[in-house]
Amino acid sequence: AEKIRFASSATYPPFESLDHNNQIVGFDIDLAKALCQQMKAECTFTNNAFDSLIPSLKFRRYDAVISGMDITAERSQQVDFTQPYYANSAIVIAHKGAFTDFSQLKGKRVGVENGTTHQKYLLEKHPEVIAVAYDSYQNAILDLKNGRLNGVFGDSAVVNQWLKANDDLSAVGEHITDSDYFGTGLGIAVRKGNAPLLNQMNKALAALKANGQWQQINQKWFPE
Ligand SMILES: NC(=[NH2+])NCCC[C@H](N)C(=O)O
Repeated sequence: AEKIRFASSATYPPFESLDHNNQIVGFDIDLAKALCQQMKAECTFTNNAFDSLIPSLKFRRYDAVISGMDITAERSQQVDFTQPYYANSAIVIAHKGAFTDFSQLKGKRVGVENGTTHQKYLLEKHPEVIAVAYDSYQNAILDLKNGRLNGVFGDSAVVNQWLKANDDLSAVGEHITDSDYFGTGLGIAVRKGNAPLLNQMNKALAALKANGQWQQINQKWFPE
């Protein structure tokens, strides 16, 4: 069977994280496994820092990246993306009652993961906010809890899970959907010009949406 090497940054439950046995699990992993089954391919997964995923993909250390990654125009100059497999937006969270609106974050410390659209958005669109870079969102959340940060900025689907698990935290202001950064959806990245793999994946994605498997995986990781 064809072998497809996937890479992911397992710091982002429910999209991807490490379980108690150090196995990489999550929505993206189940989706990739279902895609591989559909494509009759053999898949492997490796865990890498988020900001190294695109450079290492270009370097051929693996064949595809599935990592809760937003499809953006800028990234599309470096890699090719599948059709979106998940719709998304972004939002800041903070301690309950600390802020009611994004504008109040001026001069405040907001945690982001290195290499993410969230980091880029704050640096480019809101230089008045202090963007503090982390190697993982998990460490940013810890620092928010112990008071070293005023907020954390992440994807709404992920942030919602943090809120469910921490009732001392809440969302600040509205969801952000600036389409230069977020809002086009999450996609799987392959090397530029790898049309055979891209087409295969797009076909398999469409098949999983049509046969209900995508919905099942969605229900498993994002129960209502
Ligand atoms: N697996 C992760 N840690 N993913 C972070 C993704 C953050 C954001 N959606 C981006 O594309 O930049």
